[in-house]
Formats: sequence, structure tokens, C-alpha cells
Amino acid sequence: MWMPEGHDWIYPHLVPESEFVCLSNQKIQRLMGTASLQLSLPSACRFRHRPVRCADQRQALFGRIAPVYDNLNDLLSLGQHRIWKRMAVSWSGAKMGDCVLDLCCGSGDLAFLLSEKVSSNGKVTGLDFSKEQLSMASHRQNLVTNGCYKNIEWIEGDALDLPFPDGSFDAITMGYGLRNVVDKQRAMKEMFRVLKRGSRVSVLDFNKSTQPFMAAIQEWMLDNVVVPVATGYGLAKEYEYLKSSIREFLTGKELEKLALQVGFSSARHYEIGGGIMGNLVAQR
Ligand SMILES: C[S@@+](CC[C@H](N)C(=O)[O-])C[C@H]1O[C@@H](n2cnc3c(N)ncnc32)[C@H](O)[C@@H]1O
Repeated sequence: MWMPEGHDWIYPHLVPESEFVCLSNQKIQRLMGTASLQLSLPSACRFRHRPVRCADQRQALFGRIAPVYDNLNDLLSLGQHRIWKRMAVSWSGAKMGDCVLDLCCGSGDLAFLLSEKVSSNGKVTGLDFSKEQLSMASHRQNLVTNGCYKNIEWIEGDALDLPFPDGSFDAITMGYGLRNVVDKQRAMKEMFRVLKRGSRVSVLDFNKSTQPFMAAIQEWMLDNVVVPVATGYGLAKEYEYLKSSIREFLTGKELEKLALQVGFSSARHYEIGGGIMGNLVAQR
């Protein structure tokens, strides 16, 4: 598996078991039933709580998958998601000293990459509405003791109602988040609002291909690889949701149109990962 040099800390599953406490969340234990996997969530978590108004069952879903989310990403993409995330961060235009936002940050992959880009004189905010995902992110940050990644703050909040003033950020990233929010237009409007003039948003997600062949390959992989593997982790229903969310997602052209509609001055969608993934880059 491809692993960028010096980034093995990103793999929480390589952390010794003793670093974890057993999960107290009864719901997750019930969900996993007899699955052999030992579920655990980090005990230490540091993030700012903000009331989330638009929560729905998706919030619970992401909480349930949090303990295995990173392992599954590596397994299902054969480590390729790390390359796509690096591309997304690069396209965001984030640079040293910038104040940047990672929306729907989950366990923090993109926020950690942004932290390297903006370096210690910059600031990264990672926002997500799942406490469990933020716990993972905060725990991974705490594992690094050499002073890196201290410029990241985690905020529990809603991407549809961002707790930041207008024009706060030099760049925004969003990895696999837009497809999951209930109101995509509102999420894009919020990104536009909190972004500084001339700055960019970089939105990485599955590509809803308009080419029948590519769409068929994607569907085959979901049916024959992703869902069966997730079923092994006891998360069949959760990953079935992935299929329907891609089906209901916007195509690259529709994403570009949406970005222009909410006010971005330019928008371009790039197909990556052989067309399985896509990245929208829009400039305010
Ligand atoms: C598929 S995960 C992606 C996590 C991470 N960005 C990555 O690329 O690995 C989607 C994340 O979006 C978050 N999310 C979905 N809707 C949200 C909303 N309205 N506000 C904040 N976070 C949201 C979920 O909690 C989840 O952590």
C-alpha cells in the first residue's frame, strides 16, 4: 500500500491497542453484533462544541462508522484516497501562513495535510457534525508529539450553517462531504460566504460519471468490492447508503453550474482516479 514517507501516524489502526479505550457507545456495539473486529474510539478528544441544527440520521451513520472509517478507506481504495486528498489540498491553493477550513473533516485526513501546507504560522479549522469522527481526528492529532499539527482546531458544527463571519478563510477543502449534506446549494453558499475574495474551494468526492461504461465500472466495484467488504465489518447498510448517495449526487457539469449559481466567479470539475473520483475547484 502506498504510504507517504513520514505519514505512518495517519494510520490510526497501526497504533497499539493500549492507546485505545473500549467503546462505550452501546449503539455501535449492538450494531457490530458478532463482528470479530474490536471496535474502539479514542478516549481523549478536544474540540469545540457548537449546536448542530440540521442534524439527521446521516450524523448517526457517520458516528457509527467512525471507528473503522480510516481502515476501510485504505482497504477499499488501496491507499489511493491519500493521493486524491493531496490533490484536493493542492488545488485549494492553501499556502504558508493561510487561515484555512476543512469542511466535513471526519477523522482529519485533509486537515492534517492542510496543516503541513500552511505550516505553524497558519491556522486550520476542521469542522464536522459527528462527535465520534472529531474524537478520532483529535486523537490522531494528539499522537503527534513533535509539535506538528498543533495549528488545527476541531469544531463540532454544521456545514449548512457555518459559525464563521463572512470572508474568514484563504482556502476551503471538503472531502467526501458535499454528497452527504442534505442541502448542497446551501453548503456551497456557506462556503462562498466564508471564503475571502479571490480564494478557492476544493471539493473532492465520488464522480457521478455521465459515461455509461465508467458508471457501470463504479457500480460493479460498489456491488462487488465495497459493500461486501463493508459487510465484513458489519456495516452493510451504511455502505449501501454510499451507492444511493452517488446515484443522487451531481455530475461534474452540474457541480460547476451550482458553484457559478451561488456566486463563484469560476468553477472547474476534474475527473481523477480514472474517473471514479472528481474534484471541483471554484474561485470566489
Ligand atoms: C465520508 S466522510 C469524509 C471525511 C473526511 N473529509 C475524509 O475525506 O476522509 C463525510 C463526513 O461529513 C460529515 N458531515 C456530513 N454532513 C455534514 C454536515 N451537514 N455538517 C458537518 N459535517 C457533515 C460526516 O460527519 C462525515 O464525517
